[in-house]
Amino acid sequence: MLETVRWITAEGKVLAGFEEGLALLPGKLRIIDQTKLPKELVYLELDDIDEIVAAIQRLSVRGAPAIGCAAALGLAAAAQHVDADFEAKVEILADQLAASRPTAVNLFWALERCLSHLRRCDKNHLQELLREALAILEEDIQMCQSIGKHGAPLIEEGMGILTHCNAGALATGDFGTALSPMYVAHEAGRKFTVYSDETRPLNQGSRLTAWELHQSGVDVVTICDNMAAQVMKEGKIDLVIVGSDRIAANGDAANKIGTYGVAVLAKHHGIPFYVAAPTSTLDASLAHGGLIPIEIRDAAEVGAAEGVRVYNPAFDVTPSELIAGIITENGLHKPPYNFG
Ligand SMILES: CSC[C@H]1O[C@H](OP(=O)(O)O)[C@H](O)[C@@H]1O
Repeated sequence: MLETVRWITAEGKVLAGFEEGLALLPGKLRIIDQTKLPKELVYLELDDIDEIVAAIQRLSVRGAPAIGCAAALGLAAAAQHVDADFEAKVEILADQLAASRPTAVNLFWALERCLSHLRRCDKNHLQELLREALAILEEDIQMCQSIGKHGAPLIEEGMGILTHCNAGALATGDFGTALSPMYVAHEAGRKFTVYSDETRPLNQGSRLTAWELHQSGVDVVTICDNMAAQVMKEGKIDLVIVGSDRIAANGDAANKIGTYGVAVLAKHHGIPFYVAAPTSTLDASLAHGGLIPIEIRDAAEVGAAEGVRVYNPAFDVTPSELIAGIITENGLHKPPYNFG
């Protein structure tokens, strides 16, 4: 996957990062601009909090775990430009980041982890914040690798696997969640085909998932979202694995719009439907998925006739009874789910 590189700052401090993914440079957050993929691989180096917030809002950096990591790293980068009233100003920076998108709980989890760590420190606040932000990134990568190990046994030789949106390396610190078991199975030499839903309206599936998997040599077929039923009916799909942006205590899982429809189709066709996510995506404070805040995005993303109204929810919630298992870094959880 992506190669780890390290930057030595002027003060001799080592900052870890990934040359082609999320990284913390001295005073800057470095990301791939995912709005440009797959045509261009463009890196952005952002040192201003408004730029970082805007990058999250326009999905230059996207995917629940990646949003959490980017928020933590972005907070650390922006904090390096704070000259006085450090703790108060960092809280304000964190509030700005928290307002960027409402559904991925990883964003709020990562920011609160950084702030509560700072509140426990009585000195070296900036260094402690840098250290905590880098720990969040490194742990996310390890969690995704573990998800891959726990999920890979589900993938048998010759399977057709459907996925929706992008829950790959681009959506995390590295390796991905839904795609991580596919990478592990591919590395083990198993042959299978991934059917990647285009995922309207922003096409994360055709632009990002297909690109990632193809780059890694995994056999991938792009389909339009409205073809999922037909490929299932034709017997091409043996398994569905998707990511998630927030999972409630009872296992109801929010994910990219269209996921719920895939789950209903999978149920109808007797195909097992799995969700893969790190525990930083679990929200035990919510009893069920009806309490998950769903982001409504700009009408312009859908494209409609002039003057015609548009409804553009970015996520939907799959009820736990449609989910055969939830794969986290701790293992494969079976229903009934109780993450509370
Ligand atoms: C690994 S979680 C990825 C998750 O996030 C995506 O949403 P967005 O592209 O709007 O950030 C989508 O729901 C993916 O499944």
